[in-house]
Amino acid sequence: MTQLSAAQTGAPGPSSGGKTLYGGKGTRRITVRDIALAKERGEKWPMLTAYDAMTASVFDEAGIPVMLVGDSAGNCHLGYDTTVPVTLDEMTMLAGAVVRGTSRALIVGDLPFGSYQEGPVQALRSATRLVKEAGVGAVKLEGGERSHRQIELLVESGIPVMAHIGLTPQSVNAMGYRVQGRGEEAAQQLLRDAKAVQDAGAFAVVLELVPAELAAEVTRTLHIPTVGIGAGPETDAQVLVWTDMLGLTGGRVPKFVKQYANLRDVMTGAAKAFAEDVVAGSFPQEEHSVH
Ligand SMILES: Nc1nc(=O)c2c([nH]1)NC[C@@H]1CN(c3ccc(C(=O)N[C@@H](CCC(=O)O)C(=O)O)cc3)CN21
Ligand SMILES: CC(C)C(=O)C(=O)O
Ligand SMILES: [Mg+2]
Repeated sequence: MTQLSAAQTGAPGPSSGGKTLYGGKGTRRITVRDIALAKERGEKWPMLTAYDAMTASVFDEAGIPVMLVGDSAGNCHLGYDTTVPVTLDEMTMLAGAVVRGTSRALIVGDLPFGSYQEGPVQALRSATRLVKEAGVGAVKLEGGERSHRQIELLVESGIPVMAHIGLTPQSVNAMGYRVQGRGEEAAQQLLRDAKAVQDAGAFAVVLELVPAELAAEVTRTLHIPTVGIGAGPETDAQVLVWTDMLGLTGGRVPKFVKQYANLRDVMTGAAKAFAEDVVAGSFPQEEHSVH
């Protein structure tokens, strides 16, 4: 028999000592402190989005240490065109499902558009709902310098915050979906945004659609981990939208996506096979019947 790799057996890798975020043997839920220690060790880690309990339980069993209940649920789960229409009620319901479907991953809940832009007090009220009603371990919000006061109050209040700079999709109507940080001035702004969220107390920061060299510089400069999406190979962590990564998203996916499966083809084939069996009268068979 061929040797199973550590990833296949679920055993920790040789250098993990049971302490690494991915492949560690811990059974308790991962905390933001574990995330900070991973940066000290120079360890890279994966993050995936999740919007429902069953999918989240699969990723939890696969050892994904951090899951984001992203407002990408807007286009990937709820049928909107963008993340802009997503409400805090919707995010609270989806985040609760993901928390209930998992036992080990740190669950981060996205604050949707309009739930924190009014100011720090609104941000605290919204984040408190995600923590109390859904049970998330941390929240994420978009914006660097412009959101630093929100981040400060949440952190002061005991809610860990993941920041999100570069392309911030909730501002699609103002900025479009374009690469951010190109050119000297934009690069300096991105560095200022990164430092602002670190100084405000964020435990990690998402860098979305920024040049790889700039993301590498931010990663070297900050003491908190960077989580890249379309930000090159040098960030401390990588995040992808799960429906993109598994080939379920219909239509065009962003250039930074790697598809590790084609669930759309698998599901289409299965749905057609079921339909053909029913039409032909070959399902159900005796073994599927009760008497
Ligand atoms: N399915 C899905 N995947 C995501 O990664 C994602 C969402 N939805 N929704 C929320 C945001 C929006 N994101 C997006 C949306 C579009 C592009 C896009 O069109 N990118 C172009 C490059 C644009 C340029 O070069 O300036 C691309 O071809 O990748 C990128 C990220 C990332 N997030
Ligand atoms: C793409 C990630 C970072 C996100 O914010 C989301 O999924 O909503
Ligand atoms: Mg988001």
